[in-house]
Amino acid sequence: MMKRIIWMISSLNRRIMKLLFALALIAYIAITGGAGFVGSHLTDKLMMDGHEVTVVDNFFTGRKRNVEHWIGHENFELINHDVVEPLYIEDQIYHLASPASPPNYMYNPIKTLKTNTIGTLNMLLAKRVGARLLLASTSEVYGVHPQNEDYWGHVNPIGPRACYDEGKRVAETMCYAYMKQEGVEVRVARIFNTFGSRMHMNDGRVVSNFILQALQGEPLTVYGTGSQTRAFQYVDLVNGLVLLMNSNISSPVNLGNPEEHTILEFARLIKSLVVSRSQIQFLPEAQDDPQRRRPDIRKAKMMLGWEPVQVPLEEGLNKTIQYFSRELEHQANNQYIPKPKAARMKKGRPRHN
Ligand SMILES: O=C(O)[C@H]1O[C@H](OP(=O)(O)OP(=O)(O)OC[C@H]2O[C@@H](n3ccc(=O)[nH]c3=O)[C@H](O)[C@@H]2O)[C@H](O)[C@@H](O)[C@@H]1O
Repeated sequence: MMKRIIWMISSLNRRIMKLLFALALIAYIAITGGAGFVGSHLTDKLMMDGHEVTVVDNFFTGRKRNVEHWIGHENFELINHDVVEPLYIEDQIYHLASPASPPNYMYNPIKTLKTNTIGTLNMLLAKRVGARLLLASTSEVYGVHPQNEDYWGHVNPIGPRACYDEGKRVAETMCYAYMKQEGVEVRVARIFNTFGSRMHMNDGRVVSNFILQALQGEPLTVYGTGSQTRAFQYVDLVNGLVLLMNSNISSPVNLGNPEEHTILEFARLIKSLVVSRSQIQFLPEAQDDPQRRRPDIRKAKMMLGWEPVQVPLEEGLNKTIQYFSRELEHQANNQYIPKPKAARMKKGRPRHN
């Protein structure tokens, strides 16, 4: 009997200890842009890890559909808010809000600039609540090859991409100014080309364009000769964001997949995975299109123990192809079949949607 009582007490203790331990690890987290493509995957991860998550989104490129499965969960909150207006929130802020696809960010360059500048300033006011901020920056801050964190970049301040690349550059500057002057804890992730489910049908980036074109039997639109390169990572990138947020590394860290392909190779790969009879169509080169992009991820590997190995390229593409097939079915049932947005731009002319 006595043994049984001791066993019951110690098992109860273990449970209480577990509960207390779990409670101590729970963070109050805000994700700006949390209903977007990357943001919604990050929301899933943090919700699954048991945190309290507030998604902040103005639904310019984000969609409620991406996070609707969490609505009603006691740890989840969804706020329709534009970061250009202040908001005082939470222990940790993942600041992802910004259009990220070239046709989207060029559609309204002033809004892109405001989101990345005023929006970032507003989130840095987090100093008032002592929150730590992780900025989702971009490989576009580099402009040209090579891309290791020490390279300072070479971008065109008055070109069509400037609203995004300069916007992110100044966002990084703001983070470090607030860190030095006000003691705000900052983390900066320089994210390289990312793809996966929940990209918008009209996203306009190369992966969604090629997959939708291949699925619909339409020509795959290669801008320029297709010899420009990119290195694509699946959206399991979000594990890297969480590791970075919880590390003590305040300097910028590249997160990407170093496996580099030409865009033409990539078009052929998608065509073969979809088993599509689409042709490849060459269109004029986009203005200021970076010609080579491949991340140096030694820092992420060494300091975070992160590398994008969980979902290899072809497996990630197959998952994304399945996602877009379902999206096309969904749209067909809604009597509307969208076409990928014409994302190309003639040299010397602004790209509009
Ligand atoms: O992920 C990154 O590192 C950054 O770069 C991307 O910009 P970009 O690489 O130009 O993205 P895409 O629009 O997907 O273009 C990739 C390449 O494919 C080409 N492309 C794009 C679309 C298309 O239909 N055909 C085509 O050949 C583009 O000209 C470009 O050379 C994203 O816009 C940014 O969100 C991100 O910060």
